[in-house]
Amino acid sequence: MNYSRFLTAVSMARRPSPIRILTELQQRSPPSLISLAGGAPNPNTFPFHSATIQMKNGETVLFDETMMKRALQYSGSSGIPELVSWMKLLQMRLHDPPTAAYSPERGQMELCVTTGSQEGLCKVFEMLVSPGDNVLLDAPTYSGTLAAVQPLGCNIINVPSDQYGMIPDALRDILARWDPADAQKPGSSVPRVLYTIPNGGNPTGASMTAERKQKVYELAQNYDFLIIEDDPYYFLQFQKPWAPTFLSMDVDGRVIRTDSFSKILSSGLRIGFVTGPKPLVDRLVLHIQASTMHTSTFTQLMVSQLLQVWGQEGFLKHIDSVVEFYRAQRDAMLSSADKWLKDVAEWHAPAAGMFLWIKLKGIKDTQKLIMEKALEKEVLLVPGGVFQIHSSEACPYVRAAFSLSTPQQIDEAFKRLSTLIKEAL
Ligand SMILES: Cc1ncc(COP(=O)(O)O)c(CNc2cc3ccccc3n(O)c2=O)c1O
Repeated sequence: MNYSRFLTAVSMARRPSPIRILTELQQRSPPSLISLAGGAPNPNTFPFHSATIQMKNGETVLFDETMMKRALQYSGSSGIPELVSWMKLLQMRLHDPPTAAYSPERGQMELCVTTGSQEGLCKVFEMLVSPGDNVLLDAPTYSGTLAAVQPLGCNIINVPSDQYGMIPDALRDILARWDPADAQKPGSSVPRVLYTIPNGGNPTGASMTAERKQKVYELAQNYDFLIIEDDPYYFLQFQKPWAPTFLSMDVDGRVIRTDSFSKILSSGLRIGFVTGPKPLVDRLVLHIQASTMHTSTFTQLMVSQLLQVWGQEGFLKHIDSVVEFYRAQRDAMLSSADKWLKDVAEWHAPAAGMFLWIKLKGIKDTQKLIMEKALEKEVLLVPGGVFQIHSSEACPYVRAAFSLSTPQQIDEAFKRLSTLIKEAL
C-alpha cells in the first residue's frame, strides 16, 4: 500500500517531537542512565502517595508509592507498553489480523492508546481528510463522527444502509461514477476513505453481516480506499460467535479500527485504541505528541493492572456479564415498544449496542416533537435529525438508549411517548 497518498498535508508535515523521543529513550534505558534531559517534574513534589482501587469482585488494584510516582508522571505517546502489548495480544486473539505478520512498510498491525475512541476518530479523520475530499459513510451515523468530519470541509457521500448495515450494491453504484484506474492518480477525486460502525450502530442499532463486510472490502481493494471501522459496540454483540471484523479480513493493510473501553470498563476513564497499519498509526502518534502528549498514565495503569490480573479469559468473562445486562435492557425496551408503540411506530430489534432506532408513523420530523412536546411530557429521546449529514432535513426517527434507565422507567417513558405521538397525529 502507498500510504502517503492518503495523508493530508498537515499530517505529512508532522515530525517526531525531540522531547518525546528523549522521554521514550530514557524509559527504554537502564536505571544506571543519568538523564538531565527531560523537563519532567519531580514526582517527589506530588501530593499523592498511594491508592487502592476496590474492585466489585473483591480484588484490588494497588498503587503503591513507586507505582503512584509512575502513574503521576508523563509516559509514552503511543500508550504505556504493558497496555499496548496486552491489547495487541487481544486483537490477535479476536481478529487474527493478516497484517500482524507483515513488515512495517507493508502495513504491519500497530496499535496506540487514545483518550477514548473519540480522540482516535478525530485524529484519524484529521490525518486522512482534506477539504474537498469525497468521504464515504452510511448515515444516519454517530453525531460525534459528524462533528469530527464536517469541519474538515470534505464532501460526505451518504451510502444507503438498512438494519444489516451498509448496502454493498448501493456502494458499488456510487463508486461506478469513477474509474478505479484513476484512484492513484494525483488529484484524483476517487474517495480514499470509508467510515462505518459495523456493530450495534449508533443510532440505528444496525450490525453488518460478514458477507456485506467482505463485499465492501472487495470494493475498497478495487478503488483503493481505506476503511475506518469504528467499533465501540463490538463487545456488546448479543449473539456469538461475534461477527468477523474488517480487521480480520484486512489482507492489504487498509483497515483502521477504533476500539473503546467506554461501554465495557468505564466511559469516564477515556481509554480507546486505534489499530491499523504501522505507517498510519505512527503518524497518529505524532499528532498525539503535539496535542495531548499521551492518555492519562494513571488511568492507563489502573486499567492495565486490572487486565493483568484478569487476563484475556477474565476480561471476556466480564464482557459476558455486560452483554447479559444489555440484552435484558434491550428485551425490556422491545417489550415496552410492543406494548405502547406498535400502532404508532416501527423498529428493528438490535443485535448489538445500546440503541433502538424508532420510526414514528405519520410524523414527518421529530425535532419539534422531541425538543418541545416530549419535555412537557417529561420524556427525552434524541431526534433523528442530529445523526444526519444535513441535520436540518426532516427525519421521522428518534433514538432511544436502553443503557441507563430501568425497565420500569423505559416502560413509563414509552407510555408517555405513545401519548405524545397520538396527540401529535
Ligand atoms: C459510534 C461511536 N464511536 C465513538 C464513540 C466515542 O466513544 P469513546 O470511546 O467513549 O470516546 C461513540 C460514543 N457515543 C456516545 C457518547 C456519548 C457521551 C456522552 C453523552 C452521550 C453520548 N452518546 O449519546 C453517544 O452516542 C460512538 O457511539
